[in-house]
Amino acid sequence: MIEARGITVRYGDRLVLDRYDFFAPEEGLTFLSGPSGEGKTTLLRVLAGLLSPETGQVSLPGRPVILFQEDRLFPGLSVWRQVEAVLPKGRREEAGCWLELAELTQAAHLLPGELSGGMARRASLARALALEGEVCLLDEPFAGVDLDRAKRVLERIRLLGKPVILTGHIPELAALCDRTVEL
Ligand SMILES: Nc1ncnc2c1ncn2[C@@H]1O[C@H](COP(=O)(O)OP(=O)(O)OP(=O)(O)O)[C@@H](O)[C@H]1O
Repeated sequence: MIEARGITVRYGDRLVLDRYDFFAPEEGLTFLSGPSGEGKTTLLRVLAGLLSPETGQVSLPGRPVILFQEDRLFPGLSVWRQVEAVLPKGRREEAGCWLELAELTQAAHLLPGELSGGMARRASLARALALEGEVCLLDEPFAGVDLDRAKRVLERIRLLGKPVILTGHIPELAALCDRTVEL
């Protein structure tokens, strides 16, 4: 079980999570939805261990990886090298599989400045997945990605067989997930 119990997070005077409980099974796709500013990113950061809550505890079945809401691509590296850079030596060819998953094979040689918003998002996603965490925390993985492509990529992510928690605002993508948690 993926659990966050009694989580309180405050930024200055703004109480974002107030003894909030979150549970998700160790399998499948969990869609975390809710209005903008409700605390989805905050909750993912708490789950990833990047933000210490004022109260509460987190328990995960394994090592998390997080796809940040902003792309954070390495400047000056091609799409291929973005992914290759996070793979262990001797397994660098696997970059091709992650690019294929994200439908970026044709864009492998492009630099960050040459990518559309949706391509940059998918490059960031490919790199995060290549880190092979045991729990995938994906903050708006399909922002700027056309819906048909997003659906195909999401189905491939499902086949990885890992628990995935993703945020977003697109009902058609929520419908493809195993469950939705409304924040
Ligand atoms: N570092 C910060 N300092 C101050 N306030 C913050 C900080 N990070 C987030 N907030 C505030 O906390 C609230 C929740 O933000 P968060 O990014 O978690 O929401 P969200 O649900 O992910 O929103 P969105 O759907 O727009 O990405 C917002 O009101 C935001 O302004």
